[in-house]
Amino acid sequence: MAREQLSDTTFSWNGFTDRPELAAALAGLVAGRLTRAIAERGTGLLAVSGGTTPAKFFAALSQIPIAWDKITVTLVDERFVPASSPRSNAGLVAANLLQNAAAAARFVPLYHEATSIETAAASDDAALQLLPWPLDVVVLGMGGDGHTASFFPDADDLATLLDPSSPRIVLPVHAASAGEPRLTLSLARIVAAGFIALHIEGQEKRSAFENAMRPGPPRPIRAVLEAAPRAVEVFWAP
Ligand SMILES: O=C(O)[C@H](O)[C@@H](O)[C@H](O)[C@H](O)COP(=O)(O)O
Repeated sequence: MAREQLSDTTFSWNGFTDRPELAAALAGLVAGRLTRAIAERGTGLLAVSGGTTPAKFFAALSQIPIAWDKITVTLVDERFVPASSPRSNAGLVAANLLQNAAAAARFVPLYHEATSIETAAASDDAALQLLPWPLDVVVLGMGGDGHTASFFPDADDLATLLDPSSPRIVLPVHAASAGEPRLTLSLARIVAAGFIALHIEGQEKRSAFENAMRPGPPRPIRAVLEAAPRAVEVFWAP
């Protein structure tokens, strides 16, 4: 696939003619990476994003017969809502990814009842220490404002969220544009993944991505690509 460089940020651009083709290709690559992880270390750790983009990819991945009983799935980020909420990323993953063959995977959510998002993030941080880090695969999405994970440009403490040396696993996010308070994996944990995919669809997202890569005010997605020790694989379809 085409490897492109805009400014000092390197990424690999994987363009597809349609969304089902992208879903099948990305699912095959992720399944292959997870299978390799199991062969190398007996387990695999996958973090996925929510939103409206990934459903077809999740459905395709759920049907691939790998050793899902050796895979742990968690979230890149989560809205501070219970799994029963239509806004829940855990609910999206349960309904679309943890089905078929992938139903055998272990799922570790980020949301649980807590008195505050800060308390929830702190207890997540302790609980997720036990996962088999680093991530083998992370699949990111991106908003039209250039946010990824819950690194929103208007987040209260964006510098902390984007700190590549943060010791945190999970951080709380307050951002007016985010809707609810959020829980997000730290940039440090995301960029340590063995395979980093960015899944975007539609011309608007492509333009937003290209604009974010150009010199100018840094957008969160660009901060992630610049912090990544390896080229991020961008998957796009019209
Ligand atoms: O909780 C979330 O919303 C996601 O994790 C977020 O980072 C998402 O990837 C982007 O907002 C794109 O969302 P869409 O796929 O809905 O455009």
